[in-house]
Amino acid sequence: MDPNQNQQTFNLNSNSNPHQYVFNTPRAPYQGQPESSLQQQQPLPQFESFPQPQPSTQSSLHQTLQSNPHDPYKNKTIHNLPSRDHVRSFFSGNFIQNIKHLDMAPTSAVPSQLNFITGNKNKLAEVQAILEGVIELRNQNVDLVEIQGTVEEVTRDKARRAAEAIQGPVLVEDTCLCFKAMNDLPGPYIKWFMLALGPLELHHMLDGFDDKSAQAVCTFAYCEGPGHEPVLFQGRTDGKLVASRGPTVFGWDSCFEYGGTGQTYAEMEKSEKNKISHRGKALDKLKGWLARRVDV
Ligand SMILES: O=P(O)(O)OP(=O)(O)OP(=O)(O)OC[C@H]1O[C@@H](n2cnc3c(O)ncnc32)[C@H](O)[C@@H]1O
Ligand SMILES: [Mg+2]
Repeated sequence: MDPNQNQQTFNLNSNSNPHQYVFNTPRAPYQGQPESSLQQQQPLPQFESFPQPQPSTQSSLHQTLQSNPHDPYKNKTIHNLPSRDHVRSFFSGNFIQNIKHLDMAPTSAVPSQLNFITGNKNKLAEVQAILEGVIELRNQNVDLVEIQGTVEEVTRDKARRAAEAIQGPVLVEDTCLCFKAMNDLPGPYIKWFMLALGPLELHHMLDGFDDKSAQAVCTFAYCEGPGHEPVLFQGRTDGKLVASRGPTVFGWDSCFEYGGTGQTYAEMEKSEKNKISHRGKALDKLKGWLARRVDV
């Protein structure tokens, strides 16, 4: 057997679950890769925007489905490859019930009307404009708790909470603004700096630094429903933090000077911003993925 692939196949031939499952146990958790331990056979490509897993030198096989100790999903964590007894009990009479306690990769078609969960009207308008003709978006403003962590962790968690809240498929997005001089902070916490400082004062955050370079990062997550593993799509655009120029309608648009044109996002036409923006790039990846999956 391939030393990097630890795989067992199980056939379930009951009427309620006539699928074959592959039990994958990657050698170590890795960022941006599927964390589910159960996938239906012929798994779909899941993390189109992230690198492929690197084989780990770690000898013990383990898999982390969720690592935040304060998270309601913490019980889904498998730290080590289960013992023989553990496996036997897992696949005993409670097998179907046990499956429900693991995050599963998306397996169904994406509905042609998709719930985009956001409370940000400007975000919504951009996403609707970029996805026009690709998929119909419905918006629900659900007040979602946002955890602390990397943007991938924050977005994944947001998607799981949103899917739980509406009990169905969801699209969510989280936006970061990262300052190189601050080792990528404030990142996912930019919202709180925006609320405290506003677009006219934000640039003062880098007053003590020569390096004003910044990166806008947008991460979308699609989650098929409660208990399913979110799929991520990420886009990044380089620029600089500058004193506000242009309309202060949308977040830090007037403080982010796009490297390509020297204009702030706020000085650009919306359609021009969408072509080069962090959000536009992430949605290009999502569009490619949806093209093969939307339920028409
Ligand atoms: O309900 P959600 O989707 O979470 O909406 P939000 O406004 O809370 O958004 P985030 O959590 O992603 O926080 C990102 C912050 O960055 C701002 N922002 C997001 N996208 C932006 C963009 O393209 N240009 C400028 N500011 C943006 C946004 O207004 C927030 O202050
Ligand atoms: Mg938010």
